[in-house]
Amino acid sequence: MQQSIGPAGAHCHLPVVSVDNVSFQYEQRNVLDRLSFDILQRDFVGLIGSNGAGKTTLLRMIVGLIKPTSGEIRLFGTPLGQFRDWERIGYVPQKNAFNPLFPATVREVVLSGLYGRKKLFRRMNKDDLRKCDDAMHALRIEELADRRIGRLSGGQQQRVFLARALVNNPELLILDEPTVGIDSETQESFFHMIRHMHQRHNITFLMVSHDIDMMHAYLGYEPAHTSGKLKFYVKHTHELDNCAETNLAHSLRDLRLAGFEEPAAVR
Ligand SMILES: Nc1ncnc2c1ncn2[C@@H]1O[C@H](COP(=O)(O)OP(=O)(O)OP(=O)(O)O)[C@@H](O)[C@H]1O
Repeated sequence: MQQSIGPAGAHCHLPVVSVDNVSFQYEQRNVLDRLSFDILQRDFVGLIGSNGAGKTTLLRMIVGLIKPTSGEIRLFGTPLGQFRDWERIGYVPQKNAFNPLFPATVREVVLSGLYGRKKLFRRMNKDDLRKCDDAMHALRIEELADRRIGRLSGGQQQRVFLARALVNNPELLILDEPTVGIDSETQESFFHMIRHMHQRHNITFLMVSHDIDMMHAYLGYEPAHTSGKLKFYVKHTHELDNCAETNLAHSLRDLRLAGFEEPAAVR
């Protein structure tokens, strides 16, 4: 968030998401009112708020699915209306947004994350298939690759959507209650994995979760920013004077949902 920017880190803590005085109304009813905040590179922003507070609405605006009633959103410094680099962003919507009758296999769903908005009809090449395999490996769903997504359990489906969001190696991951419907053991290894991704893979996160214990454990007890019923908790990966760290270039191949060894330094 903007508060964490400082002269020492200014060169590597550029805004990834800038929300500037944004309001949103459904049928003349205010859902968000003059909201302003920045998410900087390497921030992990956890968004907490009661049911109906506008969390999903905010995420949907940030990924361009709905337009603010007023105000401006910029992604990587570009106004949303002109932003085209959607492969830099992975988005996992709320689970119930998915139609269970969708007749696609797991592999097809993960691969569809590569199409982006600008290359819808591009042919898949070997590199694409390798990226897909890596993402399925990371989420431990390679055995499900040829199964119909509609026939999987809720938790398995959620892993598929995470793999789909990861397949482009995004710089920003936006997750809307990603662990709903996942058993507690998988939840734990999932959080373990995203912490690792935050600390070692240079990924910026914006995550909505009702798992307050997990949010507090990683992001602390004091929100960095509050607006209406929304509370933003923030953790930055490293100290501002330590921007030169280079040990971030793992490939997706190195990730694996459960049982991978996390370096002691980032525990
Ligand atoms: N398509 C819609 N038309 C009209 N009102 C809507 C629509 N979608 C959401 N709302 C309303 O906007 C408000 C914010 O909804 P939103 O889904 O953003 O909340 P949320 O904070 O994500 O809630 P939850 O924690 O329950 O997921 C709610 O009062 C909701 O009823």
